[in-house]
Amino acid sequence: MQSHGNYTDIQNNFPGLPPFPDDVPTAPLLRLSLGKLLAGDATECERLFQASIEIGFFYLDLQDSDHGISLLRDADNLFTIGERLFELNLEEKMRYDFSAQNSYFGYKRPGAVVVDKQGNVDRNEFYNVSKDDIMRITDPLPAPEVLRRSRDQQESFMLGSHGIVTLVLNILNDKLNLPEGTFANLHRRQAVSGDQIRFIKAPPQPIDDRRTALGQHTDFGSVTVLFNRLGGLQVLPPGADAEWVYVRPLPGHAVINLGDAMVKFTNGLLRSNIHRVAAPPGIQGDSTRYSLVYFARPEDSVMLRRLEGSDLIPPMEKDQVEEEINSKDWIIRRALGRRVDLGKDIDYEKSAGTEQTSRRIKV
Ligand SMILES: O=C(O)CCC(=O)C(=O)O
Ligand SMILES: [Fe+2]
Repeated sequence: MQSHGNYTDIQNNFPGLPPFPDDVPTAPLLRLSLGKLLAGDATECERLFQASIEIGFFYLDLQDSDHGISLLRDADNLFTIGERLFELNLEEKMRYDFSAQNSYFGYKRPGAVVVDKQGNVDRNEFYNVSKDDIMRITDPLPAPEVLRRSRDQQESFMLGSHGIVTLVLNILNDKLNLPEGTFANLHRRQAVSGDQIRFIKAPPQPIDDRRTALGQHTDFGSVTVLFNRLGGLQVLPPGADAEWVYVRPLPGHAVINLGDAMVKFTNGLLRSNIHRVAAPPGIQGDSTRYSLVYFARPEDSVMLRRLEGSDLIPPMEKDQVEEEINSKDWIIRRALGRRVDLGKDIDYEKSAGTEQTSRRIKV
């Protein structure tokens, strides 16, 4: 099929980047409209709820509201800042690796994380910037000049993203018949949490040795707002014989997905999908992949357990015992448990999240 230059291509590809191929399997994610969700459109809210139960991933069209358009502009700015950030030499970037101090903020070099049980390591670098640092809730961490200079842009992106997160949480809160504000009160913007921006860079891989750049995982927190331009993100649909499929990046859209906390709060009703980043498909594989994420997580002291107050959240099984763990400890265990550079033995399973629930395979 000759599809170059047609209307769909203009809509579906990013100017200046090689197109996403038409011949790879993709996830049929719902495209929701931010404008409709903000207006409280009942059908759109129901679609959000269904997507959160079935897949835990959806596209959010940001082009039909002022909030969305300004977030797209902020994301564009941060893509440029991300490129500048990773141009710094490795020695300088390593000054901002705070993992030895038990912090998941700051820089992670390529190859610092085990991506599978066999001990293969990742092929991307990233930099996590704390929301509390940028919002002046906690003391600033040391940061390179390119980040110190752009705090206002980061703050604007964080405010816009946090607004999306709160909207998603409020819709789910309502659909679950939870007392008003239950989720929002566990994610107050001014409270100390693991909320962060993540800048990511993955260089092109050798053509004869393309591997997973970021290992399979479920996100640790509540709601993730993700901006992709090149393909590579893949999700594993539910079920025993499921196969990995790509998430096609769409201009003007964010990809929204739910994390472990939402699974724990709802005892598995909402889904946190397993995903990973492979080399970008087709001719995109020769380009450097940048991506940008906002992770929202429950406030540090929030216990990750089933919430009371909803008639829709399934009860615990008779002998099911919930682990006592708060949001902060959960994130540290998950974020640092697979680091090869912390001088500790890696127990791959111990730093797992809700992957098993996510598979939806009855044993
Ligand atoms: O870069 C991406 O598309 C996804 C990144 C991701 O899943 C993560 O950082 O948790
Ligand atoms: Fe992720």
